[in-house]
Amino acid sequence: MQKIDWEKKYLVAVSGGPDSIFLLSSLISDKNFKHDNFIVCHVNYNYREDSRIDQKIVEEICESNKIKLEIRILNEDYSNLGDNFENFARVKRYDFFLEISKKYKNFNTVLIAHNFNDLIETFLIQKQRKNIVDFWGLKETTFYKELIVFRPILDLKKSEIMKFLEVNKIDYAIDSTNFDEKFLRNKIRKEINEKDFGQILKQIISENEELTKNNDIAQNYLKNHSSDFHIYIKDIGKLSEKTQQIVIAKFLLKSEIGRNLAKSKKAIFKEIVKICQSKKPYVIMKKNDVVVLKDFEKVIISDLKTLSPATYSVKNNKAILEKWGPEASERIKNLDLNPDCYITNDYWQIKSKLYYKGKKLTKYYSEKKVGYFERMKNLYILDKYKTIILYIV
Ligand SMILES: Nc1ncnc2c1ncn2[C@@H]1O[C@H](COP(=O)(O)OP(=O)(O)OP(=O)(O)O)[C@@H](O)[C@H]1O
Repeated sequence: MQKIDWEKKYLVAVSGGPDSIFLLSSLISDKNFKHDNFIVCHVNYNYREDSRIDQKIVEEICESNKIKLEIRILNEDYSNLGDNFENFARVKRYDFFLEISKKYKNFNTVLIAHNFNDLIETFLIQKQRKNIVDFWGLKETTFYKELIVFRPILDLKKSEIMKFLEVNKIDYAIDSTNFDEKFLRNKIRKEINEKDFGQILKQIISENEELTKNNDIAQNYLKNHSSDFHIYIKDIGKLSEKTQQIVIAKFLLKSEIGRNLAKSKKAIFKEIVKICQSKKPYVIMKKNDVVVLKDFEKVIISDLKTLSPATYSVKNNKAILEKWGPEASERIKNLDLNPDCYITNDYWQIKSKLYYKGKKLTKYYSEKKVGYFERMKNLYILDKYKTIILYIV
C-alpha cells in the first residue's frame, strides 16, 4: 500500500465485494496500519436478497480488527428506477461518505477500490457509448463536493487481487445483479485480455493529453463567448471540430435547460456544431423539450414551452398566465387593452402579413437588426380582426 499516507485518516468504501475487501485486507496487513486512522463505510441498499451477507462480511472483518464501521441501510422501493439504479446508488453512496467525513474530524478522503481493469473497462465503455467525456478512464484522485476520492489500487489487475484473496483465504461477497451498466461492463470484460492493458493504457494517456488541451481551449472560448443561454459562434470555426464539440457539450452542461441534452449521445454535439457552421442566419433544432436556435452570430438554448406558438384572447388570463407566466400577464394588464384584442407569439404566421408602426413586421425587425430569438419570444397584441399589431411586449 505505497500510496497511503499512514499519518493521514481515511474513510474506506467497502461493499463486501472482492476489490474493496482486498483493499481493506491489504491496509490491515500493512505494518504501518493503525486502526484509529480508518473508518469503513458500507451501504446496504437491500437491492438483492443476499445483501445481508455482504453487510455481515464487512461487519466481521471490522469487528475482528477493531475498525470503526459506519453502515447506511436503505429500504427504498427501487421498482421505478429501472436502469437508473446504478446512478441512484452512486449518489446515495457518495452522499453518505460525505456525511460521514463531516461527522468525524480530519476524515476528508475516501478510498475507493477501483482497479486497473475498471480503468480499462471504463475507457472502452466510454468509447463504445460515444460520450463526450472530461477524462478518459478513471482518475486516481477526484472530488465529490468537499470530499477527496482516492483510488489507491488503480494500477492493480483483477487477477492479482483474486490471487491474493485466494492465497490468503479471504471471504468476499459476490454481486449477483446484472443491470444495464453492469451488463455492458460484463460484455467488455469477456472481450479484454489483461495482457493488452499496457498498450491500452498508453493510448489512454495520449488521448487524455489531447483531451486536456482541447478542454482548456474550449473552456477559454466559453469564458469569452457565452452566457447561460447563448454562445457567440462567430469565431467557433477557428477551433478544431473536436474542440467545437467540447464547447457545445460544456455549454449545454452548465445550462439548466441543456443538461439533459448533454447527457445524450455525441451525435447531438455534432448536430449542433453543424448548425453553428451553417451559412443560414436562422436554424432551429428541437429535441424533447429543448430548442437550439442559430440566430445570426449566436446559438441560443431555450425551452420549447416558451417558443411554441399560441394565440389567445386577452381576456383569457388563465391561459396567458400558464403559457407566459405572471410577468407577461401583468404587463398585458397594465396596457389596459380592449377585451376584444388578441395576444400571440406566432411570429412566423404574422411576420409578412401584419404591420407594426406602418411597416411589415419583418421589415421593422430587420431594420432594427433584431434577432430571431427575440422575434419569437416577443408577444404581439393584435386588434380584434387580427390585422394590425398594436403593441409588442
Ligand atoms: N455498497 C457499497 N458500500 C460501500 N462502498 C461501495 C459500495 N458499492 C461500491 N462501493 C465502493 O465503490 C467501489 C466501486 O464499486 P462499483 O464498481 O460497484 O461502483 P461504480 O459505480 O463503478 O464506482 P463509483 O461509485 O466510484 O463510480 C467499490 O470497490 C467500493 O470501494
